[in-house]
Amino acid sequence: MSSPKESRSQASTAVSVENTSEVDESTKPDFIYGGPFIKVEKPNPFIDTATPINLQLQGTFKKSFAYYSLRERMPVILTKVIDYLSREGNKIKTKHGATDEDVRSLIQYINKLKNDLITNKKYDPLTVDTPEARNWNKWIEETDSQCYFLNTWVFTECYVYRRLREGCELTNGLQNFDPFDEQKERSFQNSLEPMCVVAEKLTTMLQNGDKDKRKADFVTLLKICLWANKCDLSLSMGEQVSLKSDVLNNDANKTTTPCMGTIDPFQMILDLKDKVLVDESSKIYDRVIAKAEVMAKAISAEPEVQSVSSEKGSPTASPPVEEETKEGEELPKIPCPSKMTTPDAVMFDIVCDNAGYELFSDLCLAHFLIAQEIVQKVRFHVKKIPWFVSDVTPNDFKYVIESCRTADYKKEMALEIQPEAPEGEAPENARSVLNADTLRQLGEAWTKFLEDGTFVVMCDDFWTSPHVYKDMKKYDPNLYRKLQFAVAVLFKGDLNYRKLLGERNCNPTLGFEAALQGFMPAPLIALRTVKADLICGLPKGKFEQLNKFDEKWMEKGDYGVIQFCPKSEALKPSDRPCAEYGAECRGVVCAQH
Ligand SMILES: O=P(O)(O)OC[C@@]1(O)O[C@H](CO)[C@@H](O)[C@@H]1O
Repeated sequence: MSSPKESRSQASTAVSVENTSEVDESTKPDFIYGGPFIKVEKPNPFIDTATPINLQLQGTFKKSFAYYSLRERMPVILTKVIDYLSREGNKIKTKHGATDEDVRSLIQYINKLKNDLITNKKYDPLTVDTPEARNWNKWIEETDSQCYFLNTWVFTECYVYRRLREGCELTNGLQNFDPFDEQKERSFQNSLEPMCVVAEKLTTMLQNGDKDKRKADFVTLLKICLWANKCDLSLSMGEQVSLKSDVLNNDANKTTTPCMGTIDPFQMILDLKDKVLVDESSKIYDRVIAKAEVMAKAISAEPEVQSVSSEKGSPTASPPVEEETKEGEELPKIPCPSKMTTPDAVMFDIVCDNAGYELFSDLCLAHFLIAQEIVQKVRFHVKKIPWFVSDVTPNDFKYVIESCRTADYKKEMALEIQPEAPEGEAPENARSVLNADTLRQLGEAWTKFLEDGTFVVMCDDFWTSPHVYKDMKKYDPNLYRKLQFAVAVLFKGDLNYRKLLGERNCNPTLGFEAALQGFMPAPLIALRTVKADLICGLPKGKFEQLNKFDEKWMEKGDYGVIQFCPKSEALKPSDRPCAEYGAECRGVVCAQH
């Protein structure tokens, strides 16, 4: 991962916003009146501070990561897409059946987008005509500030990725083009080694063991998932991120390491122990187990209803039987999702972040929860469109599982000889081979889980909207309700964390529950390596201490948090029409039809 300092020098393409908006826009004459220019003094919107406490992150605060990101990082990300289109134009055209004109017009579109961003223009409305795009235009209209640097950082970033998508949508041949596919695939291939290491250990965790081991394994997997969040191509502006950290394999006190010279995510957990600033993993395990048991009991106490699958992502949802009912004939007993208060399965939800190694780690945790019979189903929430460079899309999901299923990797490793071992006496297995056999088996198992509905992939539009999570109920009450059926919802990564906290720079000691501002569809878990300048739940004094040590500590992903809010809103029958079937819903549980 490139450090912000390095990144700053890489960002040669970024034009200074100060040269454009800050100086020109705020001081240039607005109109000519009777001959000479009349200088209109506008207040300069830019302030030379970090984000003040309790305000939302935005590009107006010149000492904030938001300002730096919009000014330096985002233009580089867009430039790299243009480079990709220019460099691999022929390959891309062949893959998508696109024309030269498609590629040319997309490049032109991205160039304008980049230019508008760095000159702090007003957002253009989307021009594609879909309900989702119309919603975006409404949200743009409703925002207080419609300029790139003057709105919240999260709104502008989401808007840029949505516009990038529109650039593709407006072409004939590049509608399914993912500007980041190459980077994501390379990142997966570069992570085969740690995946093989984790795969081998995971198989030992899937077997039945005693309760303490099960808890320890759960906690370990949470931490594997946490540090996997370092592998984010947005922060690194598309540069490949290595899991190898300086602390790895450098410890003089170590005796035998199982994978010397290998990237070992389990060793990484030990090495980075002190970098986990809040660790509620033990509490998370206890509450997840307790809640899952209560839920399983409630499900088995429910009267038998016609079993339906959950294709559409609602708790039991599948379309009602479409047969004509003759007069007097009893309607089929199909539960109406809007009236149900118990799901048909004990479910755990993961709101995914990055593809590649991070998604692999999420799949490992999910597999563990299933194999240990803690839950019966895991729902993965992914992004419908390419997002923040490396976020998981449905295609990435398939790619990762298929690539695990067919992975090919082999590495011979020498085990380190313990210093205290008598000379010449190497341990028996001084060499061992790491290969992808177990990884392939996992890929097979996950393919089956997808086929039989144990794993469900969902991609609601809300995840690619600019809204923060306290507003989910208002903008997408159906998604909110779907989440309410989960035993717990795990939010991965930094962007999710920002949205959980409402993109607000709250006091770092504010508790996680208060920071959520009422967003409590289910017990919530946040796993995040710190890559943006906001945080909550820190012990008193810790924030100041870390700042003294390194004032850029929040921008590098070197620290992590594992936070938990056990509280959740009780699930009541909805007073809205059935979201899944509307007027078609004829289930006996549904009071409306
Ligand atoms: O969500 P992720 O992948 O953990 O991180 C996303 C991220 O890289 O992108 C944003 C900047 O674009 C930052 O908030 C954050 O650092």
